[in-house]
Amino acid sequence: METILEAQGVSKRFGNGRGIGQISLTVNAGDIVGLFGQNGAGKTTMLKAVTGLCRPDEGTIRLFGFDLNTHFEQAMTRVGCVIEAADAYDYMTGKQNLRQAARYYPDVPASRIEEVLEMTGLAPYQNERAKHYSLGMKQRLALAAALLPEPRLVILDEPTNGLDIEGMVELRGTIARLAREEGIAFLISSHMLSHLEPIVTTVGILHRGDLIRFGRRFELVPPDVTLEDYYLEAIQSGKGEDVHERTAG
Ligand SMILES: Nc1ncnc2c1ncn2[C@@H]1O[C@H](COP(=O)(O)OP(=O)(O)OP(=O)(O)O)[C@@H](O)[C@H]1O
Repeated sequence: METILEAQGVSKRFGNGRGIGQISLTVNAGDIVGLFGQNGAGKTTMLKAVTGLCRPDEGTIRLFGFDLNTHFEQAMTRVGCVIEAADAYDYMTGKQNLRQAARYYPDVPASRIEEVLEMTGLAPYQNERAKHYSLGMKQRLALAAALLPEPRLVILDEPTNGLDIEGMVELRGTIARLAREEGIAFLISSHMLSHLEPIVTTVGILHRGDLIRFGRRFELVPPDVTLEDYYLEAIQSGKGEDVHERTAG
């Protein structure tokens, strides 16, 4: 299995003492990693660290074997991300938004814009202005933009926020298909377990800045236990020994 992302002992403490501590995790091709935790657990901080949007105080992050700190461009070439806002220019059509987004990358051919519109199911709506898009369509447009550079890893921060049931089901379906058919790895944060439960292959639980559980779902979660019960048990037993066992292993 190709290793795409490796984080080792990543810590970031803000002036107020909050942040994340000693986080280690690995993402392989085709994984759909759900990073779960309550508000303020440190999910966004971790995602920002792995995309270079915030610089950790300690630890190393390798993407495709390249150290993010010393080889940023090589590390990020095959990474697409949507962090904090699924923003679109309202007055532009979906397709125009993607043309605009494509300008941030060195060489995205026009045919790739057509491809990502198809991949995200937006092709029929490509000539409508984004102001007429539902929130679910805007989320898909953001995902489409993240797919432009043909990423092998896509990082999404709370992509299901504000989606209705149909929007969520569609987005999940798109993510699962891209992981299965294209081998794209996904690292996705959510404070709502149920939103991603049907598709995650790997589970990470962040609690007060510590990654208290991380591993392949079928190894961590017994088949008769829901992710929600697993999460609650993990939170109740606190960080305890697991962090040390996991980072040592
Ligand atoms: N720039 C900053 N300065 C100070 N504290 C910060 C900063 N960014 C985040 N924090 C704090 O670090 C902790 C982790 O925040 P983070 O945004 O990573 O959490 P989260 O799990 O993404 O939460 P949410 O689900 O609310 O987005 C929080 O306590 C937050 O208040």
